[in-house]
Amino acid sequence: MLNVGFVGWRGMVGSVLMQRMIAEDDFNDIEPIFFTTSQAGGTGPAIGRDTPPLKDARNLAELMAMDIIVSCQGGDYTSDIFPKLRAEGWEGHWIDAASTLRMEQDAVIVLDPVNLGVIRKALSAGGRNWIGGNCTVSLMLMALNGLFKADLVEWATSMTYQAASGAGAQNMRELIKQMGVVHAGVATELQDPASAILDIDRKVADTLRSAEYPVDNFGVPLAGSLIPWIDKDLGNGQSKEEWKGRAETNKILGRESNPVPIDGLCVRIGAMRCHSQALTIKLKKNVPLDEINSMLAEANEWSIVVPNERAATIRDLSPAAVTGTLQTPVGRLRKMSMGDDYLSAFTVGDQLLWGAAEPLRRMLRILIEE
Ligand SMILES: NC(=O)C1=CN([C@@H]2O[C@H](COP(=O)(O)OP(=O)(O)OC[C@H]3O[C@@H](n4cnc5c(N)ncnc54)[C@H](OP(=O)(O)O)[C@@H]3O)[C@@H](O)[C@H]2O)C=CC1
Ligand SMILES: N[C@@H](CC(=O)OP(=O)(O)O)C(=O)O
Repeated sequence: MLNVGFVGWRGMVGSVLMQRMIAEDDFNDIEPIFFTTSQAGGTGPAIGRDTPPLKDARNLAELMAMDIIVSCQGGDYTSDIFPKLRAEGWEGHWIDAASTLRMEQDAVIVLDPVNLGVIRKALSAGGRNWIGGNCTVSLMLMALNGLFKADLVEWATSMTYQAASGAGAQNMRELIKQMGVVHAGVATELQDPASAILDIDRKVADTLRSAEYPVDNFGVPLAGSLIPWIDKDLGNGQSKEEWKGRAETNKILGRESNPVPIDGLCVRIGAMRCHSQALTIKLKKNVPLDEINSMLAEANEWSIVVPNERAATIRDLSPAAVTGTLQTPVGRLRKMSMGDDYLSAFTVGDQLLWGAAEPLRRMLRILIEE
């Protein structure tokens, strides 16, 4: 059995990966070895069998004994350790959640329901670096897989509604704290049905703007507000998250030489772990809506089509409905008033599952089954 080293398994993404691997019995097919940057000698995760004490994730010799390393530890760890391992001659497979290596020539961004062909081609060419994509990009491609498969997308814009989890575990906690502070500030008035809503609103606004509002992680209010900027400022008016839309999509699809233009605005909202996005898609030709619905629904088992009706949409196409599941539903499908080749769509997906852990888990399976 292959020796598989796991780094970053107790973080948020790593924990979701562990949950999925246990659920799919993946540990039965590997020899798992767990590493840590802070607790060497400690105990690994409960995976239903004994595992050796935690190894030091900075010990190159221990890492080099692995056939495969899966890292959910973060970009700093990857930047530090990965080049050293390769420089020492390690030839194992490196599977990583961090963005550090994504755009490297010898790395494949893995999302196998969408780009198994790209993965297989790289494998036969000796590829060894397999990187999970940006969550927003992966979730968009899972949902719109059918349109890309049929090569129907001339260009697309995506307006996102991204969850707190994308910013990290501390940010999720801060979102809930903010909600609590907002509620606490008006709890008495809320209990009185006769209290004036504009008084409540004014108090809430005062709370959001007060120096006591907890913003250590986001820097500004999220609960009761939103943040229309995600990731770094590229200095050209675009955020790095927005830049990834085009760059990563085309790399995943293996069409860097003939890229589909994709751009949009990325916005953080007060959802916990589901990213949503509203898309305007310019089709290459006018395809009837029923055919589009079938293409999307049949593209993969997770891209459920939600009928473009009010009741179904508000019930099934929301973070509350999708969180914790592997579904990437797509709905609000209609031809827009600009013309029959303009399609609107709205999609939701769990950013820790298909947005982070699941593509890595499935890449590991592909390597195990090679
Ligand atoms: N958050 C996200 O939505 C996404 C994240 N990614 C990438 O995945 C990587 C990891 O992200 P994420 O999982 O959010 O990182 P976390 O901060 O949750 O975990 C990273 C590491 O922090 C250490 N750590 C320190 N204190 C704790 C604690 N109290 N609980 C758990 N771990 C702790 C652990 O390392 P140790 O055991 O060695 O101390 C852990 O592996 C990043 O590169 C990120 O870019 C990719 C896609 C989405
Ligand atoms: N930037 C994403 C989360 C993330 O980790 O993205 P990336 O893996 O591309 O750095 C978000 O904030 O929602």
